[in-house]
Amino acid sequence: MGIIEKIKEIEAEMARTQKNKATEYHLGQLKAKIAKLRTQLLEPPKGSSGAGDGFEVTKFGHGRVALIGFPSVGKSTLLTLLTGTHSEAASYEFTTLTCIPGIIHYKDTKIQLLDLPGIIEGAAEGKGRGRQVIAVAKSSDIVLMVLDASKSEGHRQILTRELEAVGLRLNKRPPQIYFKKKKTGGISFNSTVPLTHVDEKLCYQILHEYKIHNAEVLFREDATVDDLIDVIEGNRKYMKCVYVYNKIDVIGIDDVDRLARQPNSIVISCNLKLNLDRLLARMWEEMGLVRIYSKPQGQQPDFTDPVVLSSGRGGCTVEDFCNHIHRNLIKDVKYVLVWGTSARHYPQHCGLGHALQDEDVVQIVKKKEKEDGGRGRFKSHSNAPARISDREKKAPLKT
Ligand SMILES: Nc1nc2c(ncn2[C@@H]2O[C@H](COP(=O)(O)OP(=O)(O)OP(=O)(O)O)[C@@H](O)[C@H]2O)c(=O)[nH]1
Repeated sequence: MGIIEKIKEIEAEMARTQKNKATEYHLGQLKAKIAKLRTQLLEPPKGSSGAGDGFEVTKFGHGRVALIGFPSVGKSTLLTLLTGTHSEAASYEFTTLTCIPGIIHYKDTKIQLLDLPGIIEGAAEGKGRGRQVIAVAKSSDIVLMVLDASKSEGHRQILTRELEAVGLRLNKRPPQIYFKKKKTGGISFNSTVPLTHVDEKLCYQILHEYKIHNAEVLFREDATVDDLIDVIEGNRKYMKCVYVYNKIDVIGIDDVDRLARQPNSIVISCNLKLNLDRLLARMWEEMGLVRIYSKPQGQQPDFTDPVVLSSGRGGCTVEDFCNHIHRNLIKDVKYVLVWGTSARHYPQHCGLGHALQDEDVVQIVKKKEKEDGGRGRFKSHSNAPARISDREKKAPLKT
């Protein structure tokens, strides 16, 4: 029996099983079985080199955005409008056969936009080019799920389900469960909050299903069985997703209003070029990019060429900025001077842990160097003394 048949069989068994206290352990085990089979399904076939034709798209620019959607929702048209790259648009399905990259130039940054082939129901089962589409989507910073505003709302649920089945978690944060496999000692199960979905027995059964007999599990939130499976699998990708409802030119104003009010959603019309600037702004915001302008001592910063960092979950610090310039630079940094919204006063002397914000200006002051002859002068990364002149302090820097 193939993997897909096995999954179908377990799904049928789950559908047959009544959900109550007595069956929850059995259902939990079945969920774990499905998760394991789905992971197997996503592994590339033996002997294949990986992604496949048209999918080995080199990363370029400061971030990557994937366009995902059913065929003929207007992804190619959107890509062409935003990037100027021509991706063949036609009113029949499956025109996009390979992955077509385009570059968006926005706020001094370059963002790679990928038009992925129309994802279809069943992609998670290995149908069509689902596996490749999903691999590229996982390598992106955010997903734009393009939907046809005039079609059924069910499309959004189908796509979300498909993406969940392959380990993509949209607009969710990782479950607050600490999990560590051990060599000995059995299973230690603890929680810092009362649990309503999972108990010790269920946790043991799921771990048993994965043949894990020694581990530490600590629930820091009232998580579900699915969350526990996600943590054990460890290969889930948590991504931001913006739902882009295209073709609002063909629906009524009430529907436009309803769609626009849904969380993480934006309404556009490629034909009328409506709301595309909002879409760009939203995309930028969700990517969490931070532009830092480096300022050589005694000179104005170059406001056309920022260092672009991703703020991610931990924010972006002076240390990240230095590592971006050169991996050995960090050893030589004495302190940095920061102008901008993250600074309390201008300039602020900051250490490596200082969290930078978008459009900050940074000047690196290096430690005393040996060839300095002990004269006590510090060098900035431009090799000039790091003393800040009055002229600089008054310099018209952006705040
Ligand atoms: N009414 C209307 N039609 C649109 C809009 N945007 C795109 N279309 C039409 O929708 C059809 C499909 O557009 P494509 O850009 O090829 O769609 P796609 O999602 O890339 O399709 P695949 O390549 O098959 O995945 C074309 O006929 C477009 O002219 C819009 O804003 N309003």
